[in-house]
Amino acid sequence: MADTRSTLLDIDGLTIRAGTRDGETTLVDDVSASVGPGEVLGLIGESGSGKTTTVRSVVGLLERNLTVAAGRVSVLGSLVCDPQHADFARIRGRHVGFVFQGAGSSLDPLLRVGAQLREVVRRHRPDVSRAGMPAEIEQALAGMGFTDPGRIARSYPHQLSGGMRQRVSIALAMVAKPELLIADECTSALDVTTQKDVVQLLTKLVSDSGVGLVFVTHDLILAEEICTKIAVMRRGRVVETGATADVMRAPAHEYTRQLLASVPRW
Ligand SMILES: Nc1ncnc2c1ncn2[C@@H]1O[C@H](COP(=O)(O)OP(=O)(O)OP(=O)(O)O)[C@@H](O)[C@H]1O
Repeated sequence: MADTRSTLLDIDGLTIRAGTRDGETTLVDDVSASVGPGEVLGLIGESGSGKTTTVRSVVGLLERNLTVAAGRVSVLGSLVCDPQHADFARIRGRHVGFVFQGAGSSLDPLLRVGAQLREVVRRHRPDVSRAGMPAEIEQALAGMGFTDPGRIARSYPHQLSGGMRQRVSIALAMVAKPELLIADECTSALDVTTQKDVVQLLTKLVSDSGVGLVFVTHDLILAEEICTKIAVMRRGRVVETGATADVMRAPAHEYTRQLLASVPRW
């Protein structure tokens, strides 16, 4: 178990099972991982390895047929979540931001970007006055690399490109000033150049704000760029974990070696 005083997220022996027509199956098997302030944990693995199921349990978004069979997830030390009975409404949004794959395309199409940001600030930031709202929104958009935040705030989602929408969805998560951000394949739907831009912005965000980040990806190159440590998942289990540079340089597990070998430059 990690030191809770400096740990934003502590996943300890998490096991998640699914009830299916064919019986019970284990999707996440005894997974442990932790994230501290300014750390970026990469959850890496091929499709179906259990990455999404793991992070969705942190914010109480498991599907109905899934149950936490063992283990524990705690967020911010004192806010301990028993994933079965946690007060997720208290932590989701305010303390833990969540950006998922294609989040940019699930923005409210009928609301201008500024109105969507205002709604989040109203719900989660009692410290922001009415008068301070416009500056807060501009700051959130500028933080995601928009040089013309006023225009973006006045735009409807369909007036923006896919990459811009994805950056807006990260701004929506970050404007609540969460201590922890979970980004689940948040760049997968973007072209390679835009992916790099978003990863650079996330890297800056982490170093400027000290937020902890869980970066879920199957892309080792992106992971190497942004993650301070990585946990490699296969068939629901963490097969290898360590500082990114160490794992990349000297992978201990055969599966990690195979993943690295499948990347052209390796
Ligand atoms: N509600 C569910 N009921 C049954 N099986 C599920 C359910 N949700 C996910 N699974 C299965 O659990 C396994 C892990 O899925 P998960 O989405 O967590 O993997 P992943 O590593 O995030 O993959 P991807 O990158 O494709 O999203 C997969 O085999 C998936 O089919």
